[in-house]
Amino acid sequence: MSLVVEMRVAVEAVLVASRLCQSVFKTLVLGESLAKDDKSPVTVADFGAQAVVNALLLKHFPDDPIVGEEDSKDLKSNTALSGRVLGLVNGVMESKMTTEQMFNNIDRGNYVGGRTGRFWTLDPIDGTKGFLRGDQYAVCLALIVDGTVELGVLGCPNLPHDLSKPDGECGSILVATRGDGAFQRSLTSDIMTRISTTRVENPAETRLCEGIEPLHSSHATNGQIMAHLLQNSNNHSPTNIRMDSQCKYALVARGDAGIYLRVPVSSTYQEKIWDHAAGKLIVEEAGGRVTDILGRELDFGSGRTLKENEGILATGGTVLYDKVYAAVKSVVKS
Ligand SMILES: Nc1ncnc2c1ncn2[C@@H]1O[C@H](COP(=O)(O)O)[C@@H](OP(=O)(O)O)[C@H]1O
Ligand SMILES: [Mg+2]
Ligand SMILES: [Mg+2]
Ligand SMILES: [Mg+2]
Repeated sequence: MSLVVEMRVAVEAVLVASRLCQSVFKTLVLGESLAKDDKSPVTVADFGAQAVVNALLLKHFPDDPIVGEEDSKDLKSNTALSGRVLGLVNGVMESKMTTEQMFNNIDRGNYVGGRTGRFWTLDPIDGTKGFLRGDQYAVCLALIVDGTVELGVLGCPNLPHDLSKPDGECGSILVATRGDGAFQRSLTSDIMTRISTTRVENPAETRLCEGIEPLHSSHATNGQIMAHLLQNSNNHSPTNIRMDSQCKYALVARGDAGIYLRVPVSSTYQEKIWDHAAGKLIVEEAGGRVTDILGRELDFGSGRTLKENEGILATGGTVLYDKVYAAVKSVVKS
């Protein structure tokens, strides 16, 4: 399946949304974020980024439905905030929209997903908590066809090009289409470079990355899994990288980390498809393997959530995967 046009449009949409997020962060004032029903934060940038990506997808692919994280419900009842979002959106879009069109664009993300047909899934800002802190976040867009992720784009505006130089140049876009490998470019140049996961097979020679939020995944279990993996190793275990958002998948895809573990804390939370679709394809196309912590393939055809799966296990290469999976199995009694 040729997805050349889809890739070009998706990269452009993620770039425009990333620029919007960057401009918001410079000017974000107190009161420009809301708490959603589940108490998680959403900012003017989340709404704005969803409006611009959905508008660009509508323009180029009017028949494609979208599974997006946000909806306009809370924005509609807050005139000051919706005015601010409209200003941001029209600041980056060539064709300007009205408030009503902006609400409609945001709400085009209300598709239910499913096993058949083609649809996009969008997380306008993944890691909103990281975004608010000035840390890592990602604009995440993927195309799913008959339950399979065919195209993934991650915009990581704050991700250092070189992780060992955190104060150096930042901002990467990672892209993959299924079967064609994974690539990255900077936010400012369209030169794409191929990326690949680590070739290291010994867990002691690589690093684990995990989320920052302790309620999203268990740091303690990760500690036990790593201790199990390193029990016969003389090497010092390198420090874990804690980071918000799908930037963790970017780290595995680029070989900065060998392992990403997301062991659930809550037995009722269902992972969302927009939190994993792009990252999973990019890691696999870079040479890695991504499943849930029970070793099952991620099922992107079961609706808006990964309800058939539990947690995430992503590694570079299959030898490393087998070792980490065996450790997970002996530590995690499901
Ligand atoms: N109880 C929970 N368990 C796992 N993930 C959760 C969670 N509550 C929220 N999340 C998801 O965790 C994502 C951030 O991931 P991470 O912790 O790796 O940075 C959030 O994305 P948003 O920031 O887009 O809302 C949200 O969808
Ligand atoms: Mg959110
Ligand atoms: Mg998210
Ligand atoms: Mg989000």
